Amino acid sequence: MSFDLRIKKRIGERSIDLTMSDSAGLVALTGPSGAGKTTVLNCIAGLMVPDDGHIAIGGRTLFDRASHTNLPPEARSCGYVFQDSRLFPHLTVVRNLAYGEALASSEDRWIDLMEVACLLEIADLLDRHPASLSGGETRRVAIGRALLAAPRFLLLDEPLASLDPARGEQVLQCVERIRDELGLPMLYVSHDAAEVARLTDRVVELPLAR
Ligand SMILES: Nc1ncnc2c1ncn2[C@@H]1O[C@H](COP(=O)(O)OP(=O)(O)OP(=O)(O)O)[C@@H](O)[C@H]1O
Repeated sequence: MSFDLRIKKRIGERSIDLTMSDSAGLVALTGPSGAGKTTVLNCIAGLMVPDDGHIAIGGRTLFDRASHTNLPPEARSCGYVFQDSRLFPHLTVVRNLAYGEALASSEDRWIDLMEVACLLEIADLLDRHPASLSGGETRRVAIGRALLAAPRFLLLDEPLASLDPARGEQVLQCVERIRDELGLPMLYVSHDAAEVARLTDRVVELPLAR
């Protein structure tokens, strides 16, 4: 699985210009605040359209300006863990997870709900509502929901942001398990050099450009 990206996007005052080609399982995307990291993830997920460039992952073209290719988000097989998790507050954990699972057709599914619950150590939380979860538990449920939608790759936007070290460690261990046990390709956004160094030696820096 490889990331082959060339994304040009003008947003507000900012010009984003990223070119990367990498076949590593986990690639970190770093850079100063406002450089456009979330915008890059949004373009890959199909939530924003680049002004120019191409996005191919695992040899599958998701966007290509030259050939007018622009797959809709639901056709991209992309798991996206948002910075703010975005769990449904009115649904229990198990129903949040089931929501993700229902997005995948039965033939595309490669992991089931209890496997995800064990992998991410959230089996004890299934009957709880998001409001009662800690920050780290919330992130792990959000990762679980993304995995259950049968993605071919995962986008993680600062999954440790605003977690204390102990909660952050739990989430980090889950990411390592996904990397090592599932082998799912990931693009991992983080500001934290130590966190990135622990996860991967493949680091792409997005500069702050006008
Ligand atoms: N809807 C918008 N309209 C105008 N400017 C925007 C909009 N969304 C984002 N921006 C600007 O685009 C730039 C890139 O934002 P983005 O959130 O992608 O950066 P980031 O690198 O993820 O930042 P952070 O590390 O702080 O999360 C920022 O300067 C931001 O203010």
